[in-house]
This record gives sequence, C-alpha cells and structure tokens, in this order.
Amino acid sequence: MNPFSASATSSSPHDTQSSLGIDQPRLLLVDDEPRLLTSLYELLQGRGYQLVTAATGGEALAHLARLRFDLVLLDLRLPDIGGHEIMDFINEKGIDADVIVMSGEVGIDAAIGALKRNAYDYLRKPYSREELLKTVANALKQRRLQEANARIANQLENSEKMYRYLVDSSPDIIYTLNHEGKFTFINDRAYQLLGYKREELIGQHYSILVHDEDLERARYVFNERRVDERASRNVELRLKCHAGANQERTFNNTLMTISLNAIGMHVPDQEVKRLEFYGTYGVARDITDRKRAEEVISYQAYHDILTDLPNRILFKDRLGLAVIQAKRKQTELAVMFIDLDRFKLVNDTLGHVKGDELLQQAAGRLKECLRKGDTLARQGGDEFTIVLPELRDRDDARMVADKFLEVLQEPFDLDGHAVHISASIGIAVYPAHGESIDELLRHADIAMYQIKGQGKNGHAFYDPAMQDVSHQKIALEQSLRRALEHNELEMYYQPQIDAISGRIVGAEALMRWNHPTRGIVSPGEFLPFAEENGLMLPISDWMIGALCRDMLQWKNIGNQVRLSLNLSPQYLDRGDFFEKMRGALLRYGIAPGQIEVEITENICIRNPQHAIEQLNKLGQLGVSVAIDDFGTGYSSLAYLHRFPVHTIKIDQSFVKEIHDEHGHYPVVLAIISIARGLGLNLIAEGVETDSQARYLRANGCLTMQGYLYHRPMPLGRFIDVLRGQTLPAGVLNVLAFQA
Ligand SMILES: Nc1nc2c(ncn2[C@@H]2O[C@@H]3COP(=O)(O)O[C@H]4[C@@H](O)[C@H](n5cnc6c(=O)[nH]c(N)nc65)O[C@@H]4COP(=O)(O)O[C@H]3[C@H]2O)c(=O)[nH]1
Repeated sequence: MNPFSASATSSSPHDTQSSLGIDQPRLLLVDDEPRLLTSLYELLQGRGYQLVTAATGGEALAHLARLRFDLVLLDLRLPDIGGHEIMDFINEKGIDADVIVMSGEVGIDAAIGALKRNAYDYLRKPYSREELLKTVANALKQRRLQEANARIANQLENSEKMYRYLVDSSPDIIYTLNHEGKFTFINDRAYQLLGYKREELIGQHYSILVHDEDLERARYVFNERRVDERASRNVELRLKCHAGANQERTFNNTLMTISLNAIGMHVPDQEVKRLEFYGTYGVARDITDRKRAEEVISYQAYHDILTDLPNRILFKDRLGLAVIQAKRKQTELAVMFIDLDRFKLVNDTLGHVKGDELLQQAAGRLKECLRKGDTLARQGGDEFTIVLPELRDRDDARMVADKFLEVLQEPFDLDGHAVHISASIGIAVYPAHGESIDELLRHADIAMYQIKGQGKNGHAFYDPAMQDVSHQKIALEQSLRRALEHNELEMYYQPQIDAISGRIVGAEALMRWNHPTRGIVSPGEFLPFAEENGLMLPISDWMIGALCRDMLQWKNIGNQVRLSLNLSPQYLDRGDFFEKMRGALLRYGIAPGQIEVEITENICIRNPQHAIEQLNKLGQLGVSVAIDDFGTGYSSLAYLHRFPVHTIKIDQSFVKEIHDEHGHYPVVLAIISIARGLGLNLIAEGVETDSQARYLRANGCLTMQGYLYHRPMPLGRFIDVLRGQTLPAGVLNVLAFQA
C-alpha cells in the first residue's frame, strides 16, 4: 500500500478541476519502488505542486479515473499493470495529462513505446534531480502555453462566429474588395437584396453591380483608401439587381438605391515599413424605400394629386425658366389661364366625386393638346394654367386655345351622365403683356375673366383696357356693400295670375338695386357677383326683413295673396336660415302659409340631407316650396319625392318656345303631366303672348306670370294693383300696361 497516497493529496475525491491556472498543478507520481517514490515526492514537495502518489498500476488508474492531473511521472515497470498500459488507458480515455516516463529500462523499445504513446519525455533512471525538475517545469510550462493557446483559439473562434453571425444577419450589405476592386467577401444580405449569390459575386469587379450613370461616383467609394473620418460616408448610389431572382423586393427589382460607407484596408509592408493598401471594406444600406418616400413627398409637393399635373409652385418655377429662356433668345411665350365654365354646377349637382372625375378627364384632354416643352398645371379648383414657350407668333397660342375649347366641348361621360362644359381662356404674351411671372399670370387671369363676363366659352388675349373691367369689379363690390348700408336695394313684385278668373293669386318678389348713377340694376347683374363675394348672406338677411315689412302693407289693405321669394343656395346652406325666417315671420305677424320659397333644382342636390331638413322644417311651419326654372337643372325626378315641394314653375325658356297655341311642345306637356301626377301646383313663368297663355291654359297650366299680365313693379304700384283687384278686367289691363 502506498504510504503517501492519503496524506499526499488535499484534493477532494471528486475533484476533476485542472490544477493549472487557478490552483497548483497536480502531479501523479507512480513508482513501485518505495524509496524512489519517496525521494521523488520529497524532491517535488514544496515547489507549488499538488502531489498524488501511486505504488501500483491499479492505484494509478484509480487516481486517473477520479482526479484530473496535469502531469504523470510514470515508472514503466510496475508489478501489476505496466506503464505502457497506463498510457494506453490515458490515451483511450482521452485524459488530458502529460506523461513523463521514468524508467530503468535500457532497451530502446521501452523508450519508443513511451514516445509512441505521446509521452512528453523519457527520463532514464537514475535521473539527475535537476534534470527531473527541469523536465517537470518544462512540461508544465508547455502545458500552460497550450492551454492559453487553446483558450485564445476558442475565444477567436467564438468571436469569429459572432462577427460572422452579425455580418450575415445584418440588414446591410457588407463586403470587402481587393486592391483591384474585386469582391473577396460579401455577406448573405447581398442575395436577399440584389439577387446575386455570394459565389456569383466573389472575384467579380464591383462595377457589374453599379448603375451606369453612377459609375463615376462609385469609383471613389469602391476604391476608398482612406481610413479616417475623411473616408466615404453615406454616398448614395444605385445598384442593379439580378433580374427575376429577387424574392424579397416587391417593387423595382431592377434598381436599388444604397447609402454606402467605405474605408480602406491596409497591412504593414515589412520592407518599406509602411502600410500597404490591399482593398476596401464597405457597408451598403438599402435606402430604396426611403428614397421612394422622399420622391413621393417631393412629387406631391410639386404636383396636384388629383390630376397628376404640376401644381402652382412647379408651374411658377417652369414659367420662371421659360421667361429667362425667352429673354435670352428674344422670343415670345404665352401664358394661358383656363377656367372651366359650369364646373361648379356639375360639382354641386353630381357631387364632388364626379366633379373630381370631370377635372381628371378635362386635364387628360388638355394634356393631349400640348407639345413637348409646354407645361400644363392645375392652379386649384377648376383653374388650369399653361405656358407655351418659344412662341413663333400669337396664332400658335390662338390655335392651342381653339384646340382646348374644341376638346372640352365634347361631352364628358360621368357614369352614364353626359356632361357638357366649356372653358374661358385668357392669354398673356411675354414680353408684350408683362415681363414677370406674376404680371403674366395676372393678365392672363384678367383676360379669362373678360371672356367669362362676355358669356364664357372662348379665349381672349390680354388687353390693357381689360384692367378697367377688373377695376370695375372691385368698384362693384364696394358699391354693393354701400348699397346695403345706404338702403339702395328694393323689392319689386310681379303678380301671378289665375288664368280662368284673371285674379292675382300670388306675387314673386324680385330684387332691384337703385344705383345712384346707373339707375335700376337687375339682379342678374349683381346677385351672381354677390354670391362670389360673400355678400349673398347679408343681402338675403336684408331681403327677408324687407319682404316682411312690405307684406305688412298688403295686410293693411286686407289682401292675402301668396308671396314667392327666391332663396339663394348659399342662404339655404347656412345653418341658421330657418330660425331667421321663422323669427322674421313671428316678429311681423305674417302667416307662414302666405309664403312660398322658390329654390332652383340644383339646390336640392347640393347637400340633399341638409336641404331636406331645412325645407321640411319650413313645411312644418306652413311655408310652401316651389321649384324654379324646372327642367333646366340636373335634378332627377326622384328628388321630387324626397322634398316637400308644393309648386313647380315652368322655366321661361320652355314657355318662349311656344309660338303656336295649336302646336305640340313636349317638354311643356311633360312638365305639366309631372306636376299633375305628383299633385303639385304649376306656374308658368315668362308668359308674354296670348298664344302662350292659351296653349298653357288649354293643357292644364292655370297660373301664369309674365309681361303679358304684369312686369315686376315697386311696392307702391303693386299695392295699387292689388287694390284694383276689385275693379273690372279692362281697368286691370290698363294698370298692367302702365306698369
Ligand atoms: N323676358 C321676360 N322676363 C320675365 C317675364 N316675366 C318675368 N320675367 C323675369 O324673369 C325672372 C324670373 O325670376 P327668376 O326665374 O326667379 O330669376 C331670378 C332669380 O333667380 C334671381 N333673383 C331675383 N330676385 C332675387 C332675390 O330677391 N333673391 C334671390 N336669391 N334671387 C333673386 O334673379 C333672377 C332674375 O330676376 P329678374 O331679373 O327680376 O328677372 C325675373 C323677371 O323679371 C317675361 O314675361 N319675360
């Protein structure tokens, strides 16, 4: 039994921890010769080693199985199990311990056998103490180095793994190029983004990826040699993707925009003692989506989304450039201002969606009339502007304008509705009509308004005399405001006659403006203007008050005829219209049943729900509703059921058609039968001749309004006429004639 084995080790029986590094190296001393084992033990003791001894092969194997050793000092000749067998055991079990064989064997075989079994060294007994100590120290040193190496190798391997993982799972393309610009490494992302496999790119020149137009810029980045902060950063380039192979990108699989950072790679040159360039290292980020978003944003900033045309900002820019060019080349250019006539009507009647569709179709037609280099833009609403650079002469502009009018005249198909519109076009020519952008645009606008004022559907070149017209407009606005303040407005009344009895059954209130210098101005001249300038609401407020005051005077003569008043769409749209009306009737003590409001068909379709509510409230109050100008608007018959309508007025344009009392006028007949079918009252407007009156009467329209009976008249005269109701028919006619 080994005398040292119990005391020789302080390790726990299950201790398998290496003694190198943290603890002292652990050595197993194996020798069957007690004296040798003791002297070996004593020799190594106190030198910082943990020592375990074994006197037999079996004992040695037991220790090896239980503990981890750094070094085994092994005698070959043991009584039970030989040294070689112990080494075989060590090798087979993969025990990580170095072995120094100490043997008295003189034959070479023992030494060869030991070295074959990976012995660290072979010491022939008797060995010198120094030799043994040195060999042990060397073995442990080598072992320490090996372990350190293994640790470093392991760390390197881990770090390599980590970097490879980071590189391959990076959202960016990461690559290296050699000094010739050929790929030496590229990560997996290249395949996902560009559609090229790694092996397709390795060895290829970077230029196969770069968009031709960007090659020049790419040269600097892909050949980047700098490594400091001056190295390329965030350089934008377009790369070509592998056609078809790209699965991830759903759009634009031919080009990808990247933002590229690159730095040079260098190795120390031993001979000349400086850094030698051997390639570049780069990271490319896919910024296609961002670029796209930026492009969309910038496109939207300069284009009209509805029609896809340049907007006013881009137009001004283009016009500015065209003016500079024209100045340089001393040529003329034309600026046009187009406003679609009747667009508002379409928008109000068919709704905004159809209105938008009309604008799109109109824009498409206008675009087709242009040459390359011309710019068509949408200013907003139904207004378009055009610049025709390098005009040969004004006839060119005239021809283009004619073409515009021609293409817009064709009916537009809006979901089965054939819609007709026209346009008013104003033209200003550089330099004659202005040299600055604003001047040209303003003058084209003035020319356009001139056409509008002249009945629309045409074009006109700017003329300085037109300035007067626009000044007149400003003056008109000012004087209309003054008219309200100075009480220059007045209500006239036109009687409505029962054709059978010849009696006045109602009257239509029509507004007049007693202009201080122009005399009596009819509403057609100032009300549309008031609508445009926000004056319609105060004017309508005034109208309600004036009507109520006037009606009090009829009341005083004991007359109860019904009064029709015209209601502007803007007024009906206003939330408090109903309250105003009710308040006024209450204040003046007027019976609502005496009032009928006239609305045009278009009002019913503009905002049907609101209109229905307002008109229903009026109906509940007792006020009745008449549809004016019936048959001229866009309303469909279906609306008649939805509105609380009591009366339809046949528009005077249809009445005018009647020349022969025995003729056939289908539109008039259709309107009469609609009124009859729906149980509505019917009034014919603009009756001027006996034959018209007779035709209407014969076909069932019994209430007439028109010059044949009475012209619209001021209140005083109207009251006289009402008083005369009791007079014989002949006297009535004289009164009518005087009016
Ligand atoms: N040729 C001819 N014309 C006749 C005859 N009988 C009546 N007229 C005219 O025909 C127009 C009928 O009025 P409207 O259709 O409601 O059309 C009106 C109405 O839409 C609007 N309007 C008139 N007064 C007011 C008002 O107080 N408020 C609002 N919102 N609109 C008004 O202005 C339009 C034009 O009014 P006025 O110039 O007064 O023109 C009136 C009237 O003077 C005739 O036998 N022959």
